Amino acid sequence: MALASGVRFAARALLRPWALLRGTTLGRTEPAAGGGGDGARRFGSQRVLVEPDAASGVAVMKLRNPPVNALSLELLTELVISLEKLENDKTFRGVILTSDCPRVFCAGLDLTEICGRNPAHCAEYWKAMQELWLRTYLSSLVLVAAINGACPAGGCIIALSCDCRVLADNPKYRIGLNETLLGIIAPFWLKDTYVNTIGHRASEQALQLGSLFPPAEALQVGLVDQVVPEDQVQSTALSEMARWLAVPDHARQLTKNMMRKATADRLLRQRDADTQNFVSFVCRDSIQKSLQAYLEKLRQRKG
Ligand SMILES: CC/C=C\C/C=C\CCCC/C=C/C(=O)SCCNC(=O)CCNC(=O)[C@H](O)C(C)(C)COP(=O)(O)OP(=O)(O)OC[C@H]1O[C@@H](n2cnc3c(N)ncnc32)[C@H](O)[C@@H]1OP(=O)(O)O
Repeated sequence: MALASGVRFAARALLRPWALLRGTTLGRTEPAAGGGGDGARRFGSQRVLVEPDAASGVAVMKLRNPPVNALSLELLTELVISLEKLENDKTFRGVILTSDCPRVFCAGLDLTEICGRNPAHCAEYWKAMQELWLRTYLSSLVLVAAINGACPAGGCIIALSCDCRVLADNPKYRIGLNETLLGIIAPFWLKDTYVNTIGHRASEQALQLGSLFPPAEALQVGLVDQVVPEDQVQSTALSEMARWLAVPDHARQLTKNMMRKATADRLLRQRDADTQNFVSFVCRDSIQKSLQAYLEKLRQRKG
């Protein structure tokens, strides 16, 4: 009951983002720990913590949906709203995206959103996923992913839609698109993003095998731009950000758009068909069974 009303609330907010601003902490600012002036005030929502630094024009956005930052409908909605809020505030030129959950950047799709759910819910969920990708992939802001944990599937989608990726050097923090191992298929726009990042042959191999790359291999294949000791992820992300912000915004933004628009337009042209494909695919009995089995395996793995 509570979950259903939460979902309805999030869905309403996706259509009318400002609806979420009422009655939640989103849009409310509070002093950051140890902070004083305006530049050190933070805002956010239940699942996304934003630490803005007005002086540098950079905000740190932390995913906070424990235990593993699975992309629930609520998290997707709150991410879109937080990003939109920063984009509309001309003070900000860059965002560092990171995790507030230990050892996991983002576990990808929240499988409970597509297991045992009706087609209408799966459609609503998938539209929210498309929206987040479109928003991040085409964002006018510089987005740097500070990947401080495991980054499979949907987590990798978020990282790939950023302009630059810094990964913590921990063999447990693997990154990649492992969909095939769950018996599901990456949609074409995700495949395109992979190809745009690591090239056709490497994508062909990695997608079919469902490869999750440990840091050194992720660096070698070009999936991430830097691998650094865990305690240097944040500072390296800030240095990367400075490098990107040294370029005049208009020139960088137009160039980004030139590089990415065709890929995004492909989804924009067939958004409804992509949603229908997704729904009819995940609602098949056989796919539901394999997703259930995968979730069960994850649950049993514990302890
Ligand atoms: C025609 C084609 C049309 C359409 C195509 C169809 C589909 C499109 C696919 C779209 C692309 C995206 C796909 C995805 O993102 S699928 C999700 C893939 N994710 C994973 O495989 C990651 C699974 N999780 C893990 O490997 C580990 O949890 C992780 C992240 C390494 C962390 O490990 P650890 O810290 O040890 O934590 P636990 O494993 O113990 O997990 C804690 C707790 O969280 C639950 N959980 C984990 N991941 C998910 C998840 N993705 N969704 C929901 N729940 C998750 C886990 O079960 C535990 O729960 P518990 O109740 O036991 O506490």
